[in-house]
Amino acid sequence: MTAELTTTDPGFAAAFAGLLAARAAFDTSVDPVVADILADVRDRGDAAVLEYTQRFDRVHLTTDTMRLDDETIDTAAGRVDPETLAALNTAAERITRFHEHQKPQDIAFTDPTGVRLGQRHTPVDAVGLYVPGGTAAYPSSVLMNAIPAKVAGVGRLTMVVPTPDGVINPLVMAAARLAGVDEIFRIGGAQAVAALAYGTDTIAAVDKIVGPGNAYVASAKKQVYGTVGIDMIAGPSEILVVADADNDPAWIAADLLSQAEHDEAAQAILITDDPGFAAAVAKAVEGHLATLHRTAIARTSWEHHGALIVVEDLLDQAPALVDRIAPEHLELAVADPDALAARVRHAGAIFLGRHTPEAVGDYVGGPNHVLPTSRGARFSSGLGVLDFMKRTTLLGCDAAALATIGPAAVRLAEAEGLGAHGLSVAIRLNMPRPDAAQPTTPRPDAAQPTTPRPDAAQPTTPRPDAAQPTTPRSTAAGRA
Ligand SMILES: NC(=O)c1ccc[n+]([C@@H]2O[C@H](COP(=O)([O-])OP(=O)(O)OC[C@H]3O[C@@H](n4cnc5c(N)ncnc54)[C@H](O)[C@@H]3O)[C@@H](O)[C@H]2O)c1
Ligand SMILES: N[C@H](CO)Cc1c[nH]c[nH+]1
Ligand SMILES: [Zn+2]
Repeated sequence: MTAELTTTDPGFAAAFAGLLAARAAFDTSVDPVVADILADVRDRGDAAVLEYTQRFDRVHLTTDTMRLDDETIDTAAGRVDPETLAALNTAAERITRFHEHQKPQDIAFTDPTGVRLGQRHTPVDAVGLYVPGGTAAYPSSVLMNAIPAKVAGVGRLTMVVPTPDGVINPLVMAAARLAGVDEIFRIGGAQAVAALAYGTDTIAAVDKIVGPGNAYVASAKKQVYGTVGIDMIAGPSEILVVADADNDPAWIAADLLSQAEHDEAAQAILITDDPGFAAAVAKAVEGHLATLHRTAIARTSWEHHGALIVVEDLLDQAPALVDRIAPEHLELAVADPDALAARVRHAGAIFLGRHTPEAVGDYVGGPNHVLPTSRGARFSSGLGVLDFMKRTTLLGCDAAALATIGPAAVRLAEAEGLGAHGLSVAIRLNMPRPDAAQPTTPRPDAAQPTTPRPDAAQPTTPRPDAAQPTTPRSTAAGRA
C-alpha cells in the first residue's frame, strides 16, 4: 500500500524515519549477489560476462559478437524515422549547449610572496558509459552520458548497453553515432560494470564508469569504486513533487508515474498541504494506471515505495522534509516555486513551476538527467563536464619565494617529526639541518651517525644559488 503520512499525526516523525530507512535497506539488498558477479568476471573475464549475458538478457553472444560492428550500428541507426531523428537532434543540441557552459576555468596567479600557483583541468583518458536497457531503451541516456564526456575532451568513450533477447534499439545506435561514442558492447548489469572496471581479453579497462542503471548497476558501480572512478550512484529513479491544491490532480499524478514507470524499485512521493488534493491525486494515479502500457512496473513502484505526505504549510515545512529525502528530482508545482527552491538544499535537479514537468528535463531541457539517487544528492551532483575532468594543482617557488615560505614548512616538518621533509626545504635555504637540532638528547631508537653525511648542508659554504632566508637575492625581482 502507498504510504500516507500527515505531519499533525503524533506518529509522523517515526513514520517518516521509517520511510527513509526502508529505502536505505532496499538499496543495499542486492550487494551480495553483485559482489559474486564482480568477483567472477574479475577471475574468468569474457567467459563470465558471456554467461551472465545469456542468463539475464537471454542473448547468446561470443567474444566476436559482444562488440557491435560499424555495419550493425549504422544499419540499425538508419531505421530511425526522420521526425524522431529531429527530436534527437534537438535534444543533443540543447544538452551540448548547456554542458558547454559547465567548462571550468583554469587558475594561474602569483601570490604576494612570489609563489606561482595554479590549477589546470585535464580530461580522463577512457570512460565507460553505462546505458540502461533492461526493461526500456534509453537513447536519451546515451546523449546525457556521452555529450559531457565529449565536451570535456575524453579520449575513448566505451558504451555498454544490454540488448535483452537480442533486440538492438535503433535510436540508441543513432544517439551513439550522433554523440561520437567510439565503441559499443551489447552487455549490461553488474557484469558489464565489472568488465569495464577490470578489463577482459575483449574489453579494455576504462578509468571511470558513469551512467544510470537499476539496483544491480548502482551496486556494481559502488563496489568497483577505487579500481576505477565513478560519477555517483544513479540508481532507480525518484521523484518528489511538492504541489498545492491549485494544480490539476491528473497532471501531478502523471508526473509521479513518469518516474514510477522506470522500475519497480523507483520511488514517487507527493508532499501537499491539502488532504483532499492528496486523495484526488491518488485517485488520478489509479485512472492513469489503467491506461499506461508499463502499468505493472509503475503500480508496483507506487504501491511499494510511493508516499503521500500532508503538511500544514508548504513553504515552512516542505523544505526540511525535502532535504531529508534528498530526491533525485524535485518538482515544485506551486505559485512561487523560486521561493521554495531557495529554501531547499539537497536535490539532484529542481523543476520550477506547474509547467515544468520533470519529464521535459529527461529529454530536452539541457541539464543532465543522470542524477544521484538514494539520498546521494546530500553529497553528490548530477553528471556534468567536471565528472570527466581531473584537477591538477601547480606550485612554483624561486629561491626568494622559497626563502619566504620555506622556514614555516621546516618548522611544521619538525613538529611532525619528519626529518627528510624538513631537510629537503632547509637544504635549499642553507638552514641548519632540522633533524640534527637535538644532538645531546637523541631519541633512544635513533641511529647514531659516526661520520657526517657527505650530502649534509655546510652552513659555512653555501651553494652559490642557495636562497638567503633573511636577505632575499636581488634576482627575486625578476621572477615570473
Ligand atoms: N538516476 C538516474 O539518473 C537514472 C537515469 C535513467 C534511468 N535510471 C534507472 O535506470 C534503470 C534502468 O533499469 P533496467 O532494468 O531497465 O536496465 P539496466 O540496464 O539498468 O539493467 C539491466 C541489467 O540488470 C541485470 N539484472 C536484472 N535482473 C538481475 C538479477 N536478478 N540478478 C542480477 N542481475 C540482474 C541484468 O544484467 C540486465 O542486463 C531504472 O532503475 C531507471 O530508473 C536512472
Ligand atoms: N528519469 C530518468 C532519470 O531518473 C531519465 C530518463 C530517461 N528517459 C526517461 N527518463
Ligand atoms: Zn524518466
